Amino acid sequence: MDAVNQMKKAVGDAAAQRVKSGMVVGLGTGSTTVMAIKAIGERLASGDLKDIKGVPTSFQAIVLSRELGIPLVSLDEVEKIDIAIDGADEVDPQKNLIKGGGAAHTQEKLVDSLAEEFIVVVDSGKIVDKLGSTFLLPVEVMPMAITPVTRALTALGGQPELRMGVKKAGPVVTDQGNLVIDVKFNDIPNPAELEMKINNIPGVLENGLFVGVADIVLIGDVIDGQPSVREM
Ligand SMILES: O=C[C@H](O)[C@H](O)[C@H](O)COP(=O)(O)O
Repeated sequence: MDAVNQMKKAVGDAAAQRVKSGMVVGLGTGSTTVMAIKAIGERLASGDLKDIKGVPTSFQAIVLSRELGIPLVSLDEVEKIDIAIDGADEVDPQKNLIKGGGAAHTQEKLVDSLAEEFIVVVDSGKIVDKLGSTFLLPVEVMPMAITPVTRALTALGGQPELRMGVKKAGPVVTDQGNLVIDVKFNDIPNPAELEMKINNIPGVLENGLFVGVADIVLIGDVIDGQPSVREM
């Protein structure tokens, strides 16, 4: 396993240890969260953890949870979510995030913000001084609104680009059947304000700024060849 995957596994394992029997658990999306979901599955299989229910944030989380035998429920079936575990593409010193590298941020924001405790799992490469410095901001958009939303994002000072598939010909389609515009902002002085302004554009479903949502950030590192986890 390479160093980045060792970091992801270390934080995934650490987050899974915070799940207790009987909890309703928000199950995030992405390669780091996959490590956490696998660790939860292992704890269930060994009998160390019992009676949990997962609320998935994507098709990826549904498929993996089914493979591992993690029982899933919808938001209609639970009173509350005790804990959510999810990755991020950038984390700033205030624990604000950019998410959506896997185009799953709309369901993720819903589930993560409902959780009583939201734990973010990242490798140390995701920590930034300012949001937007390494990652474009994903915005989920209804297909019929692509042109006016692109203009509105440009008017907000961004450089928007429709996300294209890597193996798929044509644009990336989200789990909800929408498209994603990735936006470069040279500066995001006020993430909370930008989050609201973008979500106020008609045709936008959700953007990847998560402001004031994260409670705990677990950061994976490899020091002297040994994986370690610190908490922010
Ligand atoms: O849409 C995807 C999610 O927001 C992911 O949690 C995020 O992109 C981080 O993914 P990874 O752990 O694979 O870097």
